[in-house]
Amino acid sequence: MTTTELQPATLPAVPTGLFIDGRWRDGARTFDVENPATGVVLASVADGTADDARRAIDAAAAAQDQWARTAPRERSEILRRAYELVIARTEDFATLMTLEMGKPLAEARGEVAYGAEFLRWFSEEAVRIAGDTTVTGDGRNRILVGRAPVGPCVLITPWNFPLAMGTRKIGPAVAAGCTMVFKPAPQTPLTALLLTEVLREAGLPDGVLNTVATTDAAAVVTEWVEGGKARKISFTGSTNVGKILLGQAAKTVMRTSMELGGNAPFLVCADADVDKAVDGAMVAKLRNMGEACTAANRFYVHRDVVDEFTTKLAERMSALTVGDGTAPGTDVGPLIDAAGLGKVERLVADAVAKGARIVTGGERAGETGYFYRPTVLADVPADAELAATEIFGPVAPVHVFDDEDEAIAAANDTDAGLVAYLFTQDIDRAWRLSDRIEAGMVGLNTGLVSNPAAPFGGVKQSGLGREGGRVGIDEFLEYKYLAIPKG
Ligand SMILES: NC(=O)c1ccc[n+]([C@@H]2O[C@H](COP(=O)([O-])OP(=O)(O)OC[C@H]3O[C@@H](n4cnc5c(N)ncnc54)[C@H](O)[C@@H]3O)[C@@H](O)[C@H]2O)c1
Ligand SMILES: O=CCCC(=O)O
Repeated sequence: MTTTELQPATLPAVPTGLFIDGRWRDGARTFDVENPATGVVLASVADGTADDARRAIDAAAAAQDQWARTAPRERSEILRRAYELVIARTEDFATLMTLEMGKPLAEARGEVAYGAEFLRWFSEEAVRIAGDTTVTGDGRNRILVGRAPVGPCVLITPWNFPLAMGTRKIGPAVAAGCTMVFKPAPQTPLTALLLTEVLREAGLPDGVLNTVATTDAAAVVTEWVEGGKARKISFTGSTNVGKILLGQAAKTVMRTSMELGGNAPFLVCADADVDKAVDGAMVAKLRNMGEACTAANRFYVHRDVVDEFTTKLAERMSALTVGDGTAPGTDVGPLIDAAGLGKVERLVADAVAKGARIVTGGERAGETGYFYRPTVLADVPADAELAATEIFGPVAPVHVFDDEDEAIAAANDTDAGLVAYLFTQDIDRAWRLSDRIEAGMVGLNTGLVSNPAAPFGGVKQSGLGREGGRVGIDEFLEYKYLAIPKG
C-alpha cells in the first residue's frame, strides 16, 4: 500500500456554490465531499434544492432563443478557449479528480486530456452543422432541410469520469446552440464546478450553463424533467436510474440520450497473441480501478490458452501497487465508497462459494479507505452473480470456452450491450465474431475503445444514442425543413 501525499490544503481553489444565470450563489444548505482514500472532508458544497433547480431551468429557458442565434464560429471559439483553459489547468483538474474519487494521478491526467478533447472536437463540429436539399417526388416542391438546437437540455453525469462525462455532453450541447442545466454526481461535484468556472472564463454567456450539485437528485431532476421547460435529457449512469428517467421523460415526450451500464465480455480465442491479450486485459479491467462502464466484466478464454492467459494475467495484476491515488507509484486507487467495496467483496464471495478459485487477490487491502486487491478468479461458473452484474472493481473472472458458438452465446447472455473485447489473429474470425457480438462497440485486439472521435454508446439496456464522433452533435439537434413550391 502507498500512503497519501496530498492533503486537502493542496486542493485547487474551486467555487463551491450553485451556478445559475451566470453567477455563483450560496445554497440554503451544504454537503461534504470526502476523499475515498482517507475519509478526509475536502470541501462543503452548496446542496441544490427543487427551488434552485427551478431557477436554473428558468435561466436556461430564458437564454435559449438568443443563444440559438449566435454564430457557429462564436460557439466554436468558446469551446476552443475552454479546451485551452482545461489543458492549462491539467494539474488542478487531475488533483481534484484524484482527491474526489480516488483514481491515480497519472490516470487523472489522462482523463484531463480525454475530457478536454471533447471540447476541442465539438469546437470543430460547431461550424460543420449541415443541412440537405431535395425535390419532392412529384417535382412540385423543394425541401430545404435544416438543423435547429433541441432547446434547453438536462445533463446528468456519474462520478467515475467526473470531467469527461461532463465535457462529452457540454461540448456538443454548446456546439449545437442548446442551453443547459447540469447536475454532477454528489461524490464528485468539485471537478464539475471547476469545469463550469472554466466555461464561464471562456466566455459562455449568462444562463447558457447552469450547474446545480445536490444530494437530492430526484427532487432536482424531477423539477427539470417534468417541469415542461427542458426539451432533452442526456444521462450517463446506471441502467436502473436510466429507466426511472425514461419513465419521467415520457411524461413530456422529451428527447433522451442514455449512456447506461455495461457488462463487457472479453474473448480470447485459441489463435490470439496471449501477451497482447494480457496487455489488453490490464487496460480493459483496471482502467479506473475497474470502475468503468467499459470495464471487462467477464473473460471467456479458449481452453487451449486459458492456463497461460490466467497465469500471466495474475502475475501482472499481483505486481500492481494499491494505494492512495495521490502517492507516486500507485497503480490502483480506492473504490468510491463503502457500498462499492462491499459489493465487490460480496460478488467475489458468491463466486468462490459456487466453485471459483482465487488465483490472486480476493480481499480488501488495508484497514481504512475502500481498497481492494487486483483479483483473478479461475474456474468461474456461469451462474456466479458477477457474470450478470457490473463488478465495478479490479476483479477479473475467467471462464473457459471450447468453440465459437459457445463463446458468442455466453458473451451475448446479458441485458447489457455496451462494449466487447475480442482477441484473435485470424481476420475471418475477427469479422465473424464482431458481427455476432451484441454491443455498440468492439475492441479488436485492444482493451481501450473510448475516444472523442468515436460514436460511444451501447445497444440493449446499455442505452440509447451515441456520444462523441461525428454523430455526437446530432443528439442535440432537431431536423426542421422548409417546403417551398417550385416555380
Ligand atoms: N455508458 C456510459 O457511457 C457510462 C459512462 C460512465 C458510467 N456509466 C454507468 O454509471 C454507473 C456508475 O455511476 P453512478 O453510480 O454515478 O450511477 P447512478 O445511476 O447511481 O448515478 C448517476 C447520476 O444520476 C444521479 N441520480 C441518481 N438517482 C437519480 C434519480 N432518481 N433521478 C435523477 N438522477 C439521479 C446521480 O446523482 C448521478 O448524478 C455504472 O452503471 C456505469 O456503467 C455509464
Ligand atoms: O464509465 C464509462 C467509461 C466512459 C468512457 O470510457 O468514456
